[in-house]
Amino acid sequence: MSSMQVLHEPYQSAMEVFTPEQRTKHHMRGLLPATPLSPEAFEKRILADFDAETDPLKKFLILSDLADRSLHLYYYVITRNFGKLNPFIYTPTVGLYCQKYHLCHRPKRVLYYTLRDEGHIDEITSNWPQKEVDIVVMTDGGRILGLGDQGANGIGIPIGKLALYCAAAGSDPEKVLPVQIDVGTSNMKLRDDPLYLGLNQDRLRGDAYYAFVGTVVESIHKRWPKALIQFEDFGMVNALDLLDIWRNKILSFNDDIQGTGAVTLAALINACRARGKTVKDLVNDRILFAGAGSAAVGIADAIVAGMVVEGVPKEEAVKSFFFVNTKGLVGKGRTDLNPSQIRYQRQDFPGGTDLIATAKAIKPTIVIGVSGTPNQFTEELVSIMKENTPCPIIFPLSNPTSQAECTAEQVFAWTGGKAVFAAGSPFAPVTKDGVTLHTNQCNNMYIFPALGLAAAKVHATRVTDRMLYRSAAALAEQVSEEEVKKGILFPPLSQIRDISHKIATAVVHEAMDEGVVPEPPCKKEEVHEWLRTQMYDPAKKLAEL
Ligand SMILES: O=C([O-])CC(=O)C(=O)O
Ligand SMILES: [Mg+2]
Repeated sequence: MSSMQVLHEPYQSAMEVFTPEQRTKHHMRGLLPATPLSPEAFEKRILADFDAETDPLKKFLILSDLADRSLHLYYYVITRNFGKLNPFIYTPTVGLYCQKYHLCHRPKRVLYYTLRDEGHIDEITSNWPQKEVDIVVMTDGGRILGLGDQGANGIGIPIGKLALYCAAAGSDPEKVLPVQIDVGTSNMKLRDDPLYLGLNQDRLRGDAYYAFVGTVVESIHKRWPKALIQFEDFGMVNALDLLDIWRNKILSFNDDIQGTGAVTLAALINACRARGKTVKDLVNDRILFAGAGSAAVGIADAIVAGMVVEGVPKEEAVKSFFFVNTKGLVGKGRTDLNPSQIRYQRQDFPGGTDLIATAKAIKPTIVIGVSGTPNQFTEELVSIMKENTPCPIIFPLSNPTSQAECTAEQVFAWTGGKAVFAAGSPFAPVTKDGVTLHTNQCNNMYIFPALGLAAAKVHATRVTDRMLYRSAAALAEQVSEEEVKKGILFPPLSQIRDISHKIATAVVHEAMDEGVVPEPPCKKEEVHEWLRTQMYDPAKKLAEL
């Protein structure tokens, strides 16, 4: 590679941060101004640009343009400022980015497999320049956050998720692959836009859809048999079906079902601790879901698994759950349900009642929003909850912030500050009568980067239910007794690297115990230290360029 190519290659370039020695090594005399910047000085400059901008999408683009110029400087800045920058590489801003992706498109390091490429799938796979791939995040754009079908614009999500893999857990950015499967879109606003860049046709469905996705998955698996595939933001039925098809064939998981399930279980483990109870006591709760899609099923499955581990019989555990979707309560007489929803269908309540009527009938103590519908959690709903519990647990989990079922301000106003609150996107803490009330971000970013890193690094053959359960438990136990009493459910994002490291260790231990690691890289007691040696460190990498 010529010196000019090194300077312009995002994997190789440290731009003005190249030291005099690196400039000599890469024959760069004359290609850069005289004075090198330290990484810290560069970081200050970027943050000043970032702070001066008020438009969130432009803030997002300042960071993403940096990633396109120098990946290691990008991760240097992101890892050192994770709490502050995370909302601008991920939810909520990544939602805006997806909606506008076609209007601010720059060529990215991503792969698009489109229906037009049938017969050329392996060729596309072989076009990826990197020899090794550890992690693939794949979407078909069918259900992007709570924003519905975003077609080919959905690629913003795999890009954002993989940025978190590298920043939050230390996956190697040279070994991650974002994939968009473009099978058309039912989003007419995009299709009517002459600047839309994806396939302008209706979304493919049915057997042909599964066959096409299958060809892509197999092609990727053939080239990188040890890579982990994370399915992300597929429509509900496709997500559930694809998970069923692939989870026992290749190393894969669905983040919206299993990642969201695990992180919400962690939140509930700690909400139970705050009450002086454990997850098995959830048999005495009524957990009402707004939404009955893949996230609802995934969360309920994860909580049931957690209760079963603690000795609650499964038939008892499922009785705590109630799902309401656009057609009302998933109850007796509903004939429009898929097999996953049928597992939670109530035979003791008539199907079809709306959220409020259901709440009046069942007296919920916990509500979880996964409907993508803002304002669904109302004061009326919360006042019904207050009749049944002194401290309602209220989790509006839909993303981005604009789709959350209610806000933190509302919850604390309606409950006089007596609620445990967690949302999928970040909410600022609320101050009431001089007391700071904690808002928690219950987002799968606490789980998937560590889970995926762990599974991929030890070449696990599967992501098992117990690995998911351990990831939730390992996350929950990183919050102290005093913190949970204050309504804090998660450790601070500023410590995400350490948090992920501990979760990854627990996941590897579990995977080794379950025998899904054919060739363990070290002894069990050495896993934590071994993982440290495997985690990408941007400062170290910059020095080595
Ligand atoms: O991306 C996020 O913030 C969480 C998530 O998976 C989703 O909402 O689909
Ligand atoms: Mg998702």
